[in-house]
Amino acid sequence: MSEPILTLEDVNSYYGNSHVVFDLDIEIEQNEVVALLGRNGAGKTTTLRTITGTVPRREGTIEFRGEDISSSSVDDISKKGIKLVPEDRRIFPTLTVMENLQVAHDSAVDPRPIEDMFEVFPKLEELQENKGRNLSGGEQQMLSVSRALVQNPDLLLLDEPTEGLAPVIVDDLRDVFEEVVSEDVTVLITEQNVDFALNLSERAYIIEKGANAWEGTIEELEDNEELLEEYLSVGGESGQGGEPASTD
Ligand SMILES: Nc1ncnc2c1ncn2[C@@H]1O[C@H](COP(=O)(O)OP(=O)(O)OP(=O)(O)O)[C@@H](O)[C@H]1O
Repeated sequence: MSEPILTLEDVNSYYGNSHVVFDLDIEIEQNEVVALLGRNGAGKTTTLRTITGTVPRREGTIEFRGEDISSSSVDDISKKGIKLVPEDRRIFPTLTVMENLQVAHDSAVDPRPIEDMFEVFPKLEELQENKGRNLSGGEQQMLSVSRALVQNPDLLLLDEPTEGLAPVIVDDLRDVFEEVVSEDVTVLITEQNVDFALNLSERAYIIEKGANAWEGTIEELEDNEELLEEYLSVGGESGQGGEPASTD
């Protein structure tokens, strides 16, 4: 077993007086791909924001590579190699694809060559002169992920990467992500699209009302219909790649 890269122990976080994350424990090993699952409002996004320091944890400990980062600034945590790809895909709409990548590249401590991103996302090479605002949702997502990857993170936090994307695009993204996770990077991914998350991950945590509800391997989760129904609203028959609801 390798060393844990990230450990959350008894972590609590709040928005003002509103207590959202309760005594949360998470442990992720180097190069693991772990899913963080739970219903809408369970606290997945808040957990990722707590790890990056944007929502300060009030009690408990967060360690990254054995170092206590519980009180570190957002900037320091980012410099240590934790990158979040937020749900709302923060890209610069008026900059081209290349410029978007360049900005991310130039602000990193130890970036990868931009050309490496074009190997993972050949579509982005074709689109490199296009402005961010003219990209489709899926293309914006690829750009958002490659902006994080070009910074050479040790830990990549992906917040609902398939949110709002058409099923065909989700398929493309799945192929690309399989390549991404085979790179030398550790990933924590939240998803409403449980199939997508299960496909990529080795292990999962389920949270409910901001607290640990279950943890185990993907095989254990897939075999546990009750769990899927109870916490993830996935019935045995549903959510398994059926026809999309009318999108056109
Ligand atoms: N900025 C905020 N201020 C106050 N409360 C918030 C804020 N953002 C989220 N919350 C509340 O915190 C709880 C957890 O929300 P969070 O977004 O972390 O859940 P989630 O599991 O990521 O859900 P979703 O899948 O809908 O994104 C919810 O009750 C939500 O209403």
